[in-house]
Amino acid sequence: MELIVITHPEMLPGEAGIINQLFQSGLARLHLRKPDVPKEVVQDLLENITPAFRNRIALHQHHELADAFGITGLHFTERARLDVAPETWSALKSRAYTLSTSLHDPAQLETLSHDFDYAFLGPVFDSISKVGYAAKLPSDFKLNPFTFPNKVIALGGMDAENLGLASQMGFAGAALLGAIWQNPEQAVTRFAHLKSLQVERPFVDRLHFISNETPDMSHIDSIRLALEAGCRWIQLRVKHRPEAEVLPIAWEATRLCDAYGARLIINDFPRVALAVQAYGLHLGLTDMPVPEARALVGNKIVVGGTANSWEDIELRIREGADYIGLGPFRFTSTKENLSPILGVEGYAALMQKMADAGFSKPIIAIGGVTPADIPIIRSTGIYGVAMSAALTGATDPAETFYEIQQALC
Ligand SMILES: Cc1ncc(COP(=O)(O)OP(=O)(O)O)c(N)n1
Ligand SMILES: Cc1ncsc1CCOP(=O)(O)O
Ligand SMILES: [Mg+2]
Repeated sequence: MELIVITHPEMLPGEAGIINQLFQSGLARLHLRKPDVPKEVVQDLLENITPAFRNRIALHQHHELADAFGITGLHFTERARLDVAPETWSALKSRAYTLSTSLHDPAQLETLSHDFDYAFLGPVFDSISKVGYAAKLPSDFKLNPFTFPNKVIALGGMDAENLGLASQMGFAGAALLGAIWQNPEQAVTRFAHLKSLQVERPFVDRLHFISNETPDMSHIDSIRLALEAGCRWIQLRVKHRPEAEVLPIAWEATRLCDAYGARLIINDFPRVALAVQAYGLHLGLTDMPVPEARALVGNKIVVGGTANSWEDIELRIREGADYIGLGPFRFTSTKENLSPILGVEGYAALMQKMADAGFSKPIIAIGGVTPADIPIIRSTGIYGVAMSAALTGATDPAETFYEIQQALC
């Protein structure tokens, strides 16, 4: 489903900044709809939108501003469309504008000019922001693809829980308003979350083994121990060594993981993850930002990010991390410079906030986790656990792995 954002009808504080961030997060189309806002104020808003993004805008009012700002999208409300002579559409198309309009009755799609590149149809569901703007289409509605050849976009009450239903109804996209602007401070995070629901989610294991080295165990020894015990998600976490020294260890870890059919995740070093074509890359709060790493490693490599607070979780969701390593659960000597300990209470509070915000993302608990902690950690809604010492220090790692698996399923 294509996601289109319609602006809040009134001017919001810092709106140009939020719009620029929405574009940076991958928004491909913004409908600038400010029915009662004077032209000069809209002009001022446009001046503060990064020029490179302006061609992703469709104007609902003040169409005369389009050319000066390099805007190619013109939207016509139902009333405006009916007031205009039909030959207008082909004239505008010949000037390379992208045209859109709004409809409230699917029957009108049959007579709609094919010069419109897409049409909003709604309200499909009860509006989130407009009181009394109730669903007009039945819940078993199906678009007839032969009535209008171009895209039909669902409008009205569109949010995470009904995007799938709108897609089944035959809509090519969704126009988001209330879902984004109910809380403007959350607009970018909300958009990133809705966008992440559109892409197929990569597999993330519930048990992450974190490699370690001690005077009597190398990283590769620790990885072999974990693989023989049964682990199939291995994170190579080499600290205090330059990239050039990590790369050969990563190659050896790749060969070993391949032999056991396990997925290898590289901690801290995006270029190493790219070189060995690892399954994943894990980045902390002081490592390379997720979007920068994503640009470097491409879309095939899973990218996970660390979080220690609600602000970090929001950042990881905005950045589009595939999973979040949340910790530390308790003190551990495996990692230096630990962030504040979260404990079960910390996890419970953060997972409640996730549920309240409607966010879903695999969250991995890390830091001093033992098999006995798993039931209580999982009871908070946590997806999985990352462990190092609990496996490398186990008397019988295979028995410990079995205990972990039992607790995770
Ligand atoms: C699954 C998982 N979660 C968190 C971390 C910690 O990463 P980071 O904060 O970058 O710390 P270092 O591991 O690099 O010391 C992780 N490695 N894995
Ligand atoms: C990498 C990392 N990040 C937070 S705690 C930690 C170490 C996890 O190892 P252990 O399971 O031995 O505490
Ligand atoms: Mg790191």
